[in-house]
Amino acid sequence: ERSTSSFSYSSYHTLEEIYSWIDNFVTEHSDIVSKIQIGHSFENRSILVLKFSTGGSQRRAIWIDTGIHSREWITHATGIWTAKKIVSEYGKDRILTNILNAMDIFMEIVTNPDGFAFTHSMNRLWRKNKSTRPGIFCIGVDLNRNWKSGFGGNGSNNNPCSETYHGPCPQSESEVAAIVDFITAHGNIKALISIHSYSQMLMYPYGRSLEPVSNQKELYNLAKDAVQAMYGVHGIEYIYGSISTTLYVASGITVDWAYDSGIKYSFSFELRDTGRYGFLLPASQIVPTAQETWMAIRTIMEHTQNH
Ligand SMILES: NS(=O)(=O)N[C@@H](Cc1ccccc1)C(=O)O
Ligand SMILES: [Zn+2]
Repeated sequence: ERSTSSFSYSSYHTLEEIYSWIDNFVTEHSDIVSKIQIGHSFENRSILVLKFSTGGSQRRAIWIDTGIHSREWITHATGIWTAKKIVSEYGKDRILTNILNAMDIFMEIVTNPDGFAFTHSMNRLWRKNKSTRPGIFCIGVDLNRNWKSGFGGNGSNNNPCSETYHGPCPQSESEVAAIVDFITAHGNIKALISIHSYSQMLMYPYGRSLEPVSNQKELYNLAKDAVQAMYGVHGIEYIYGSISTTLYVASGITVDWAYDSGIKYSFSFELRDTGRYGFLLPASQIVPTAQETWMAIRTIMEHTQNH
C-alpha cells in the first residue's frame, strides 16, 4: 500500500512525520524525485533537499525553500503539497511538463529543522534556529538575516536575544551555509523562491535598501501576473512589490543574497493570512493556500524557463 496515500496533505505534521514522508515520497516517485542531504543543523539533524529531474545533467534549475522560520507551519505544509502536485501534474499539465522537461526543481521543505522540532515540543512560536555560543545567554539566529548580502544592516539586530539576531558573521549558521554551498556548487540555479508566512504578499529584492534592482520592471510584472493567478483560485488578494517598499527594510536576507549571486528571479512569499490566525493558521486552510500558491510558483517557473 503506497504509504504516502495514507498521509494527510490537509494536516500539520511533526518533523519525524515529514522526514518519513520524504523517504516514502522518494521511494514511490523514484523515476523523477531523489533526496539529497546538503548538510546538518546545529543539533545535528539532516538537512534534506528533494530534487525533481527528468534527465540531463546540471540543468538550469529552480530552488524553493519553506520553513526557514520554524513557526510558519503553513509553509512546510505548502511545500509538501507542492511536491506532491509536481509529481501528479507531470505528464498532465502542459506548462509543468514543459518546465520539468527543461529544468530541475530543488525543494528544501524543513529549512530550520531544530527550530521546527522546538515548535512541536516546547514553543509553538519559535522563529530562529537553536544555535548557542559560549558566553551568549539567548538561543538562536534568525536564518533570514544571516546571509552575506547587506549583513548586519538595518532591519537586522546585533542582540542575540532579538528575534532578528543576524548571528556573529554571514553564513555563521550551518542551515544557511549548507544552502549557500549547494547553490554555489550547482552554479545553474536560475530562480529562487523562499516561502514565509503570514501577510499575503509576493515580494522581490531588495530588502536591504529602497534601491530598485536592475530588472525591477520585469520582476514587478511577473509578480503581478503571479498574484493575478493566485486570485483566480480562491479570490484571495496578495500584494506585491519589493520587500523594502512593500513590507519593511530587512538586511542579510535570502533573496538579496540570491539576487546578488546572479539569480535574477528571486522571490519571497508571505502566505496566508493577514493576521486573524497569523502563524496559527487552521489546517483547513492548508490545501486552499497551497492551491493558490502553486499557481504563482508555476507562473514564476514558466517565466524563468522562457527567459
Ligand atoms: N515571515 S516574517 O514574519 O518573519 N517576515 C519576514 C519578511 C521577509 C520575508 C522575506 C524577505 C525579507 C523579509 C522577515 O524575515 O521579517
Ligand atoms: Zn518568516
